[in-house]
Amino acid sequence: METASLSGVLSYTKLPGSSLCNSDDRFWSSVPRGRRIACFSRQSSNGFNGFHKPLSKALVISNSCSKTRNHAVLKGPFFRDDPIQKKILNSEANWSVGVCTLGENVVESHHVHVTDEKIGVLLLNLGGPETLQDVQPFLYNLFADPDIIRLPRLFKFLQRPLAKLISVLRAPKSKEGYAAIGGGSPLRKITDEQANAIRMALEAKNVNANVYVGMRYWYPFTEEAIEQIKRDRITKLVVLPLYPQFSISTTGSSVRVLQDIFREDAYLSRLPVSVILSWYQRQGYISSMADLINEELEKFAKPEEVMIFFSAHGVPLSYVEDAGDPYKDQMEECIYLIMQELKARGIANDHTLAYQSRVGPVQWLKPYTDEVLVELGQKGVKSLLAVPISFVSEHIETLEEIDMEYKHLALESGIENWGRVPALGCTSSFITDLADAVVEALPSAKALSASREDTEELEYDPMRYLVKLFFGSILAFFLLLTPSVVHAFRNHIF
Ligand SMILES: C=CC1=C(C)c2cc3[nH]c(cc4nc(cc5[nH]c(cc1n2)c(C)c5CCC(=O)O)C(CCC(=O)O)=C4C)c(C)c3C=C
Ligand SMILES: [Fe+2]
Repeated sequence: METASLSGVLSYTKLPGSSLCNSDDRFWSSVPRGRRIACFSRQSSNGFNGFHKPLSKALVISNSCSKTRNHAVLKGPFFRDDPIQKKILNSEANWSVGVCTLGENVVESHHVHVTDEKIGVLLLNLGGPETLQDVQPFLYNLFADPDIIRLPRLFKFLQRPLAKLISVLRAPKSKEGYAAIGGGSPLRKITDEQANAIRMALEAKNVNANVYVGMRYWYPFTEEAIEQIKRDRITKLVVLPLYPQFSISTTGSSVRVLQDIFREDAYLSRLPVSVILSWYQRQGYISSMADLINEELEKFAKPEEVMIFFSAHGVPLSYVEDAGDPYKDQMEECIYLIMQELKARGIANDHTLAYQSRVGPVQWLKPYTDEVLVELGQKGVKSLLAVPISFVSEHIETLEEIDMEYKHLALESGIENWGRVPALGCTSSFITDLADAVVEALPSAKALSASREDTEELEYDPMRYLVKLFFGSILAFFLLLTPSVVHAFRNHIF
């Protein structure tokens, strides 16, 4: 018979007066971890007490007992084609499962091997609106994120009304951008392709894994991916944010959401997880970037005269200066490493770094991309290769902001030859490197957070919340409708 290495959690409730063999508390507490047992299901029998068709043998990973409910975590092998076993594994219901120890001769079978892992890889990304109708609600989700608009504690209650106002103000400008790139963000499609490519790269390394996509601000939301991970009974998870460099506003925000979800859930809070917080220093990523830059340089008539212009997504200056966001340092180191790699290949072009896509009435990381482009044109730079550096798929800020707005500005400013490095997407050396990163992260997986059961209940007073929301909305309304603030959110540049 074909065998499969599945894992499952079998729960059973002890029925009063049941005569299930060895299914009492004493039995469970005496079963040592690592002991092989045989499982029987009462549901597979014809009569109430007339079990027992053996379903499989399993390894006891852990068990716990209480007066009313016993719980054992058992691991495969299970027979893949057996519908009853599948049902047990997929079922949330309590099954009456009797167990008894059996002699080695019954338990052992040479063609069955035990692997005790079902690996999951969760790719985290930003998400983007798929249609123009999605733009405003997408922006609402983005601005409602306390890691995107960081309000002082006292003003936290303003987060949602502010998000509503800013998203409505910003939507027309954003819609123009998405309309210019075909009516929606390509992020979901590209991230799905990357997920599939990583799954196949892992398979080529003999690692069978399910790869999930969890977006922060649009579908498929991280919460949906986590639900699927639970349904699939994943036993070890690697979390891989698709941002090479760490920022509080990107990886930080996504990981915070994960921690919140995991804390609420008994299964997730115990799931071994490894989170890769940044990976810009990986040689595979650096050399893949260098390959792409090299290829694009070759397209210029005089490659050695081209200015390599790294354009990173900006963050407000306060993130770096007040909140200690390592984003700027990591970005600079990343660019240093790429330039070193190019140098090692005999490419010694001039290069520069600037930050794009600022929004709102605060100072962002400088220098700003638009200002530097104008300066370079004025200084007489004639050939320029733009390199988007903070993201690994094409999106609105590469396809619209760089390819349209910045290209236009550069050509207007005196730059004659313009090129742009494509995002890494599914470049095979890059995907292989991400798969390596996953494999390397597996051994360090450990439980992410304590379960909410173990922590105190948070206080929640709905009346207080509503009062705050009401007065907050009024305050936000007056604050936001000052002309300069409105202008700042409506446009990238103000
Ligand atoms: C590393 C990448 C990114 C950082 C850092 C980042 C910070 C950040 N972004 C905003 C505001 C907006 N971002 C928007 C879109 C957007 N942002 C990133 C990446 C980073 N953001 C991407 C890849 C995208 C595009 C998604 C897509 O649809 O393809 C938008 C919406 C578009 C627009 O209106 O310009 C906003 C708004 C802030 C405020 C911020 C840091 C605090
Ligand atoms: Fe952004």
